[in-house]
Amino acid sequence: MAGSGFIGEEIRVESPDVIYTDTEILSYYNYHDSHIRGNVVTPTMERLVFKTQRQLPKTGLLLVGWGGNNGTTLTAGILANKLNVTWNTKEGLNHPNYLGSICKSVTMRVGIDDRFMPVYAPLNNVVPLLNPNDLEIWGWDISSVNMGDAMRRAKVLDWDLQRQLYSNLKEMLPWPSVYIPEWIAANQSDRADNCLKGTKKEMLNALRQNIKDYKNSRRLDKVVIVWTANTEKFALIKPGVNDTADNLLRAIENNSPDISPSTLFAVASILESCTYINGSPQNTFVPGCIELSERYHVLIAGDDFKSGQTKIKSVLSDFLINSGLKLQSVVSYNHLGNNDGKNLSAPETFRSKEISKSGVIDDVVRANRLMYKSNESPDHCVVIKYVPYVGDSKRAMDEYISEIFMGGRNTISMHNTCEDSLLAAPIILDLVILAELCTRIQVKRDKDEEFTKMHPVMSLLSFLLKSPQVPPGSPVVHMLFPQRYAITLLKSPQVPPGSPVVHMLFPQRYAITNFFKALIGLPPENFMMLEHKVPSLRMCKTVNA
Ligand SMILES: NC(=O)c1ccc[n+]([C@@H]2O[C@H](COP(=O)([O-])OP(=O)(O)OC[C@H]3O[C@@H](n4cnc5c(N)ncnc54)[C@H](O)[C@@H]3O)[C@@H](O)[C@H]2O)c1
Ligand SMILES: O=P([O-])([O-])O[C@@H]1[C@@H](O)[C@H](O)[C@@H](O)[C@H](O)[C@@H]1O
Repeated sequence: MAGSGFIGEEIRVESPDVIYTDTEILSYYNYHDSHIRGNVVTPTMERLVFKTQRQLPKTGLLLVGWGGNNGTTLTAGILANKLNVTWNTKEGLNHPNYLGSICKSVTMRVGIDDRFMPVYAPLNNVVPLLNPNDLEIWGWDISSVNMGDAMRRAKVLDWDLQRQLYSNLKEMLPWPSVYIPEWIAANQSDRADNCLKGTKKEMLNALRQNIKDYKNSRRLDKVVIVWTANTEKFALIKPGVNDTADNLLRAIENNSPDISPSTLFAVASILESCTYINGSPQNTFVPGCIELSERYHVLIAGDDFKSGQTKIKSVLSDFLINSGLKLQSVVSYNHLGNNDGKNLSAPETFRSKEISKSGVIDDVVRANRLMYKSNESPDHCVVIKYVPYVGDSKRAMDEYISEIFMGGRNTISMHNTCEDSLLAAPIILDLVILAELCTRIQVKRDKDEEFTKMHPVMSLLSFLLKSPQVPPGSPVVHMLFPQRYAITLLKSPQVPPGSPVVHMLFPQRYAITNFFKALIGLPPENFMMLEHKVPSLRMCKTVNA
């Protein structure tokens, strides 16, 4: 509708720099930045070509930890949307939705209309994105409970909704999985009745067979695998064991005790050319695993979904420090009563989460040498307590203290009831949708002959993941980590070698929407709105020839 400020259908860019064919979108994009040497700043421009496949593949989603709170909530939520199941609560009739998903519930500014007013569009009208309703979902769990009873066990969704979905879900039985007790809390053993037997090599082959059979039986073009199983302890990085791809494969052949279940799943995914996303904070992607992903050019993403308390922290710390208020103390406490909280009540698994939740302020502090000396950072404390009574309804309490003008202090305290799985499920969806998009994109410099795929460790996902940036004094296992790969859409962002890890939420979000604009040849969001600041611009504004 003209002048509505919203585009409700697929965007079509008219430009000599954007070519639409039946199968792909070609976009010639001028990538501008500045190069710094000393105090000399030189603007740079690289002409790139993006090629995006338009056809949406038939995609499967395999969840490790399928029977957990996140896995069952995501599966039930997609089914409710697919079947358009409505349900009653004391507030009245509820309809299924995808709130919390940026791919399904967020718009982005595309440009301005004839009145110089902003116009917005849903992300899936900018470039073709998977429809979650079309995902074929299955998975593994060490618990044999069917998805209907697992949904009941999770106690996340309203009863009237559970009641209507139960008959479909109870037919879904998780495949047996890799259970090695020492990698997660001992208190998880009481649910481990669905476990593979044999050596690590035999279990690897079983996982690969599961993937192959599922792909063939559902006639899938692609499969994305997400670890939403319990948080593991950190794996030690051991030269000759998991420091290179060949050593990692050999260690599996030798049934090494140093290879975690999550790394075994990652290796199986990579060898079956399936994107693998680690939704938990442990260092699944040991250097050998990352090298394997590069060798086979399979996308990997990790670590640790960024769902509630940490997401707020990444916004607040950015707001405070980038307002010139010197953040000096951050205390993040939360208690929760779900099985995740039960697993995190063990010191080693908690340590994985503590590091992941602690790293989110590192980059915003490091970026400000005016207020913080090179070795200076705010006090930062993370506390998680297991309180069964609150279930999945995590209670987060945070306090931020900043130094302000002339010796003043500012204290922000907040209470945040995060329904952990209702916040995490749409984030898993976004990770899958964006990761699948990345597999359809190729890029080259205009002057190069050949297109290449995106780097296997994609930092595009930064908005949805926590940051495991290892704070000083963290386990040496991280310190030895030769290259930080932080896909920063999780708490623990992984970026390609030598890339900076961005935790600040808004730069991360605009990394996504500016990337979408680049795929269709549109300039990045610059927020300048000069048409409203430079009157002469309103006279001579012309479409970019
Ligand atoms: N808001 C959130 O819920 C949130 C945010 C960030 C990260 N996470 C992480 O996501 C993961 C899942 O969270 P959840 O609330 O669903 O936990 P959950 O305990 O309810 O589910 C985990 C499931 O994994 C299964 N499992 C454990 N080890 C397994 C293995 N080796 N193979 C297959 N299945 C295995 C368990 O039986 C359980 O069903 C946790 O690691 C959690 O830290 C959750
Ligand atoms: O809300 P958030 O900070 O993104 O992260 C959450 C933690 O607060 C919670 O303690 C933990 O159990 C969840 O797995 C998740 O990691």
